[in-house]
Amino acid sequence: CNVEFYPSFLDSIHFSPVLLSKAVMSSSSSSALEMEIFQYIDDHQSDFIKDLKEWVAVESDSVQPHLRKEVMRMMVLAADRLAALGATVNSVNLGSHQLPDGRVLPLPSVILGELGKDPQNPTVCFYGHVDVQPAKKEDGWNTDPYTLTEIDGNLYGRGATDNKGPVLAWINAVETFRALKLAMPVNFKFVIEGMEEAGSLGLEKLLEEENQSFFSDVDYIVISDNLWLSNKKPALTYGSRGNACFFVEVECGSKDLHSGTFGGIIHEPLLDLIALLDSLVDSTGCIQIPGIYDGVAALTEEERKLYGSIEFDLEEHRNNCGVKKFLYGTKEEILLHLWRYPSLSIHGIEGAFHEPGIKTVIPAKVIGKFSIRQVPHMDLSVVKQQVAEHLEGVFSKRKSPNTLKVSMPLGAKPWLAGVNDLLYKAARRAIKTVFGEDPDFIRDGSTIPVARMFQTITQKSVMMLPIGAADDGEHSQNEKISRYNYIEGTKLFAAFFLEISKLHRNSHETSHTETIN
Ligand SMILES: NCC(=O)N[C@@H](Cc1c[nH]cn1)C(=O)O
Ligand SMILES: [Zn+2]
Ligand SMILES: [Zn+2]
Repeated sequence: CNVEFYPSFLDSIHFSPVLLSKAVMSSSSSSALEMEIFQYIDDHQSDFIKDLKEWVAVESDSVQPHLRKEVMRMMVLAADRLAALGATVNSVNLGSHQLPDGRVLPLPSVILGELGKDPQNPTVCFYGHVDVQPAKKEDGWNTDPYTLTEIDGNLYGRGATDNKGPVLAWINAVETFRALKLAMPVNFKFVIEGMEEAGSLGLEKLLEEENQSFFSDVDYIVISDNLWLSNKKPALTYGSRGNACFFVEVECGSKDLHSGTFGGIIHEPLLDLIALLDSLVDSTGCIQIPGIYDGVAALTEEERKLYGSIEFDLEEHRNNCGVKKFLYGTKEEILLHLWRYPSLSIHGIEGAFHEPGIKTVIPAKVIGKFSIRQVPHMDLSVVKQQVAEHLEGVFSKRKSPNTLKVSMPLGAKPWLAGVNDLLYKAARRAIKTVFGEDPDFIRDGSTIPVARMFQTITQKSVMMLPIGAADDGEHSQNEKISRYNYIEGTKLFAAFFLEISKLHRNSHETSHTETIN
């Protein structure tokens, strides 16, 4: 599996760093208007942190069914916050969904918000989510995950960076224009959901239904739901991986068994499952499912060079990760394997005894859970077929009488954008204004399912504008956003509104003049 040396040709990325640096005249000094806005944001830090504390306190975990009511409560808080901003808020009911065990749960509403309708202004749609990954103090948190706690300039709490902090930073930025009684430079639209961490269920259908109405006058879409590549250097993101999630279930009968009474005479489901899971990836990280790399877009020499020029500190990344060694030794290899090659991770086994202590049981039914991050141009239905055939092949060699079931409960496609348009130009300028340096142009290894949905359904320009740092610990213990990133991120969004407004108006004036001439 030598994925590094694909012969030639082209990923569909329209990226020219030379062109970009020539085209974009960065404005590193702030205008009087920006100074006024930034001063307001600095002066209101405590209010903004208080709001984040209130949001983090809601255990809006979309993964665990018993917490669904907390997700619902969170959606109400978010809708109220947008209404207080002056936005028109429509909470769209998405109905319900069925869990693998047959239970039916209500889906949280998706908030569609609108603020401003000035025909001179561009319309920017912001997407964010207010659900979170599970978290318990006993998982190894130093503080209560649902009590936002500031230590040494870092704000710790579940959702602080993924994604409540960035959603509030965008709202704070809009609020700043309102509080200072400034004309809004853009019209705002908001899409806020509560099921992102569970695969954005129901969202695609809603986007399709709203494409000719809510999205018809949207010019640009911004997502802020990922991290910089470094702890200090800002970034702009033009691609993310998709994800194909799998369940592999092995069952021997209807009840768990005593391992002394029955051990040694039956085919144990967990042994079958471990053999199946062990067949998926080798010790070098190479996925063993036949054909899985066939769909992966070939790496070009041009793209390889691009990776060489990105600033990336391997040691810093290793420290953030907290491991002794990576699978690969160079910056280029690490970035390639994070961004543009698939990876397979095993997440857990349902049904296996996992509490402290010993329970001498043979579980009757176990479900292995793994996922394969998707890259262009992998096809989800082909991947599903390849995985099923591979697992069935391995299982049949074991001659086990147990039953095997393979399913793919979730599939999200990868996203890749062109970066030579106004959205990226405006963000780059805003970053230069607030942080005093040009951003890294990066891709992201994680998945924001809506990115590709937005691109395919609305055909609008989509950008990810992260404000969290690489060491924020998304999905991990002690997730945080620094006070600095939260507050400077708020300024970044405000500066971005001004830049996109300017660039959009200029481009429309130019095209209008061209038409007249
Ligand atoms: N911040 C984005 C994020 O964490 N997304 C999740 C979404 C997902 C993917 N597969 C299932 N859920 C991620 O794990 O990338
Ligand atoms: Zn997220
Ligand atoms: Zn997440």
